[in-house]
Amino acid sequence: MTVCIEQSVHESEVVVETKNHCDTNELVLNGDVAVPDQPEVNAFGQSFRDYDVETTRQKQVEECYRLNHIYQTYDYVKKMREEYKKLDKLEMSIWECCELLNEVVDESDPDLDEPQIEHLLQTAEAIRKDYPDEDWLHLTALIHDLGKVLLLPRFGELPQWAVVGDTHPLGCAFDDSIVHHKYFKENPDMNNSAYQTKNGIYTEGCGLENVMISWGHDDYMYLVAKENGSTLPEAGLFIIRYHSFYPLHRSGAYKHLMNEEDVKNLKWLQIFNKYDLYSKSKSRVDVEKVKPYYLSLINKYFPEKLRW
Ligand SMILES: O[C@H]1[C@H](O)[C@@H](O)[C@H](O)[C@@H](O)[C@H]1O
Ligand SMILES: [Fe+2]
Ligand SMILES: [Fe+2]
Repeated sequence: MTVCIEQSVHESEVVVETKNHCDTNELVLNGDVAVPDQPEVNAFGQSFRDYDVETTRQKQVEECYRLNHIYQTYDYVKKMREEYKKLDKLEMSIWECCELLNEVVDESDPDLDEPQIEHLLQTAEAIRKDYPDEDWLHLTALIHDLGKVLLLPRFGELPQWAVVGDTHPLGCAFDDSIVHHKYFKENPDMNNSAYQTKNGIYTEGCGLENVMISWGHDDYMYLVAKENGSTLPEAGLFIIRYHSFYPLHRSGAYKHLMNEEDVKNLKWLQIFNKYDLYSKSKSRVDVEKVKPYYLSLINKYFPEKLRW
């Protein structure tokens, strides 16, 4: 499936068109794109993604990043990918998994302390309002954070630092734009000279799929979707896999590792990110009311039961 986005992202009005050519699904961004209302403050009255402001949550968030930066190494990510690629934990549907997220709260997030299912629905409903015809984008939004089930006992009960928070590459230098960068000092990869340069073990333009990105809910959910044969367009899978990669999609770091396909997909990710971030609020979505719509999308793009 080829996803083709022509036209750069401008933050004003929308026109997005989906064209179907035979069995390929070309997603064409025409003209300017929509952006959601962007509140200036989060549910705690602070600006979004402020990792230094003193709040009751700040200490917990910083501790999560401290551990993440110390323990996520190249070898750790490699091991986790191999382990979770087996998908031998359990079988369930996408919706069953959404319901499980009721039990999950993300300790890395300075902007939200609601159960995760609220966040999924808020993101999906916000993007649906502005992009009514892109049903794949609604579903992508609904499932983008499902990988956080890794925190639950049935999925291995991984610690927060191995599941949530922003992501970054391993095997090359840690960019300064990474949140709480100072904690990399204690990461064992700092002792490997091959990892200390801009390209590290990679070559320019090698494509993100060849890069080890820190392990967490993004890569896990991508793996689940891919291995279970989801028919979501590549742009949807890309959004799921890299939505926490803020150093790239917000700060522009590591762009030299992208290939042409990544460049196209990044445009959709940047649209998606605005909804992921700014739809976080205390207002609730009526789950029962929207459920039939999302069930129909799940049915369209996923098998009934998936291996996790
Ligand atoms: O704290 C948040 C949260 O864990 C999100 O799910 C993740 O995608 C973001 O990158 C991160 O900053
Ligand atoms: Fe996420
Ligand atoms: Fe999210």
